[in-house]
Amino acid sequence: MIDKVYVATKNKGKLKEISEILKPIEVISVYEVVENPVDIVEDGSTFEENARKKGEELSRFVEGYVIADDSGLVVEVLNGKPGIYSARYAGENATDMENNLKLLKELEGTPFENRDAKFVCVIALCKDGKTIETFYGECKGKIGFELKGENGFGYDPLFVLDNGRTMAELSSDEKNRISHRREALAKLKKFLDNVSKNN
Ligand SMILES: O=P(O)(O)OP(=O)(O)OP(=O)(O)OC[C@H]1O[C@@H](n2cnc3c(O)ncnc32)[C@H](O)[C@@H]1O
Ligand SMILES: [Mg+2]
Repeated sequence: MIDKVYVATKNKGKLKEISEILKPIEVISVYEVVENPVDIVEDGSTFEENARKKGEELSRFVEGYVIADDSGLVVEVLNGKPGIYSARYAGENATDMENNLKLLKELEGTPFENRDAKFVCVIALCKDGKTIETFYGECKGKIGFELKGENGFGYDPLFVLDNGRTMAELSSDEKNRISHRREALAKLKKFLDNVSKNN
């Protein structure tokens, strides 16, 4: 039975969600246990490449399994933008608020029926500098016209679900039942269960 995994992320929102979803597995950020790991340049051209890169590089610093999450928002009418650039849509070191405002600006004049979007998450499971497997999840919605809700992180206040509520208006339990991250991590859990059974 695998009872502990490290996560290769600096994002506190992700870390919290991953910990909640993977319970009872203990989830520890690599950045909590390694003082100065390498600075990872996310220069891949897909979510998968970037997830692998983060996981592989950081898994050389700890013993055991490391998971990395590369995720983002894909907006149809913007040809998939911000996509892999979601964290830095409004520029290097942009805040969530700056990214949200940039998105609203890019969509100015676009009616609700053309504001289809999805959150995407790719989780890479890595060990000793290598990727063992990757897992995909997505969650569909639309981009609203104003920020609503205080929960979650990133683009959650603009991401409108079928029931009319934004992702940021959901409790963390509710988000963790339907999110892109949940879908990818559910696949990871299944995989880990099988690894345990076969050992
Ligand atoms: O690379 P790490 O250190 O994990 O942290 P990061 O925040 O840079 O993470 P990414 O490179 O994967 O960029 C993901 C961005 O996509 C957005 N995002 C991802 N998941 C989200 C979610 O569940 N809700 C809202 N926005 C999300 C958010 O803006 C993130 O900063
Ligand atoms: Mg990043």
